Amino acid sequence: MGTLAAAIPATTTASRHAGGRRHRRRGSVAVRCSSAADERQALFSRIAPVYDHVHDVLSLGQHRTWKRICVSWSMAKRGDRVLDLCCGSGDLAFLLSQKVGLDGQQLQTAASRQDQRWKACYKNIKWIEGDALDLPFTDRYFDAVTVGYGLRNVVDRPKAMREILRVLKPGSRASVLDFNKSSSFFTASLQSWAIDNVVVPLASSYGLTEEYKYLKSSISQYLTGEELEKLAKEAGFSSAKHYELGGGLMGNLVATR
Ligand SMILES: C/C(=C\Cc1cc(O)c2ccccc2c1O)CCC[C@H](C)CCC[C@H](C)CCCC(C)C
Ligand SMILES: C[S@@+](CC[C@H](N)C(=O)[O-])C[C@H]1O[C@@H](n2cnc3c(N)ncnc32)[C@H](O)[C@@H]1O
Repeated sequence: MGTLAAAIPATTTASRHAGGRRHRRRGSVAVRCSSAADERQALFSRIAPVYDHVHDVLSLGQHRTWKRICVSWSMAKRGDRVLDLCCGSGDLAFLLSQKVGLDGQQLQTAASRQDQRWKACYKNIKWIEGDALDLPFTDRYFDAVTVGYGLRNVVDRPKAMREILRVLKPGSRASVLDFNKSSSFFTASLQSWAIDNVVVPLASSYGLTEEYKYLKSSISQYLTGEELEKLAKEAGFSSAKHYELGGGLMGNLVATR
């Protein structure tokens, strides 16, 4: 089990409040997880309190750019029904929420809050407990799905891709952002050096040495861009293309059903 968030241009009717990270409001359903990947979930729970801050420092804020690109390439648009899989603290879910927006006059309210962290459109987010390997949604339900740094962390990637395909409407896109397992010796060496000499030492100052050492091993066990394209096609997507970001340190797969 883990973190899902669906942004649907309708008021949230969530049934259970466990509180999203930044918007603890009545009606937002949080997320709890208990599953075969409990240890991995526990790892992310330990990181959660410093997650956004560590990323801003380590990536010099670039992770926000990469996430905006991921959401943009999902082609989510106003009025769509979209899903952010493995949503964690909800960075991509909030971006998607702004893309799909609210109907009519509410839009003005959202616009007037443009400079505030909270936006009226966030009312369209449903925070859902769920498993990316067994999504609680009917077939052909979403106009777009994003996955930010999640596919690498699920225990069955082919099954996750098949589930994403199942819940997508025909012609719609999945946009999957993650670290890039580069085929370039130089890029792979730079990424490995940065993790060993920047990421892990800084994470250690937060008591997260082992958690961020897992990060390095998870990247080494991840798929290259070409393998991700193959994974998507084998799952049934009609097309799939992987694009490198951040000088090849990150990558984004765009797959169309
Ligand atoms: C948002 C990012 C990573 C999320 C993340 C994903 C995981 O699977 C983890 C697993 C275990 C522990 C932690 C994570 C985790 O944090 C990407 C941005 C944050 C990165 C940690 C920063 C990486 C920095 C680059 C290697 C170098 C950037 C150079 C330049 C400033 C762009
Ligand atoms: C590195 S975090 C990414 C969070 C967020 N998407 C982001 O871009 O920052 C990975 C997230 O995947 C979630 N996760 C891992 N396996 C999952 C699964 N099988 N189902 C749902 N969520 C899962 C974890 O709980 C964690 O919140």
